[in-house]
Amino acid sequence: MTFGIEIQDLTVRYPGVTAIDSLTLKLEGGKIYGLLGRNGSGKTTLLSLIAAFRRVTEGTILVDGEAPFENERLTQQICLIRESGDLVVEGEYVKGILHRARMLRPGWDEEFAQRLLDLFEVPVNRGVTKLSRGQRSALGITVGLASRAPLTMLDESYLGMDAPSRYAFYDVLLEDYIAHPRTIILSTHLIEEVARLFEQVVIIDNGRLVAHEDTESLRMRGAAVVGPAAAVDDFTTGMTVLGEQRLGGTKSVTVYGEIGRDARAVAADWGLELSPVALQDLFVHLTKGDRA
Ligand SMILES: Nc1ncnc2c1ncn2[C@@H]1O[C@H](COP(=O)(O)OP(=O)(O)OP(=O)(O)O)[C@@H](O)[C@H]1O
Repeated sequence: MTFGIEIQDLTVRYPGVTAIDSLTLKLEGGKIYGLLGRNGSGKTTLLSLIAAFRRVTEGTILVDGEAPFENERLTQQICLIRESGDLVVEGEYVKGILHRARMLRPGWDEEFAQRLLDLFEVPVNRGVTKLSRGQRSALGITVGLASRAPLTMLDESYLGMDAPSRYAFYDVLLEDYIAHPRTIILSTHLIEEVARLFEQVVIIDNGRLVAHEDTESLRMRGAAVVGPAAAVDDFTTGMTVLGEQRLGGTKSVTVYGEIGRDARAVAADWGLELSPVALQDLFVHLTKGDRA
């Protein structure tokens, strides 16, 4: 079971700031989405509304065709894990958190949960406030994945984990998603690390939608041009340059803008290599706005 999401003209205002600004977005079910945005761009606000942590006041959100707020069917089936550690309750033990998840989540897989706790070495008999930051993140990930919710959202929830644990998490997420397809939204600042998981990318900035595209087509919005320095310079003259690196006589220049067929033929002629742009470079370019 997978849930799609339809968002229409969604606006969220806090005193002095519009966190979400007339956002319209349709996400099909059964894909892994990357939700990218700079600090304060509205990611957590958006995910909290989709997860029915807050009521929508302007615009609409439909998950699997229904509004999620105070909708029991949906709240059991939508799982949002936030980095802020919603699971960390004074006096609560890891075992207690797992028990609650087991009761609440219709799709809970106990064996899988135990496998994840072992993998990430989470001590189950410890109070949650005594866990290290990485262990708390791992507990969040365990609850997020083992719930097998048709809509699973992880909001920076793996940020506290060290690199080997994060990579183990990416592998296990992909493996479990293939075995149990569902809609997964990952919000992250570790863009390059997670990019290979994303089927589609949603970029928001100042609460507005900047891009929603297949990851590959987004990466084709520009190119990394590599080859002899002089030829690379000639080829990229007049293009929007996102960054460059030089190593001896070889240069790599990342440009924004589609490279047409004729230009590609010229590049091949000049011995230049073209490859898609790193998602992070595009993200920086698309969100730099007035703040740069
Ligand atoms: N409870 C609140 N009261 C007032 N303003 C808020 C509240 N929550 C969020 N904001 C503001 O709304 C905007 C969006 O915040 P949000 O937490 O959704 O961004 P984010 O993209 O998740 O940021 P980050 O990447 O830093 O976690 C920010 O300007 C933030 O200061």
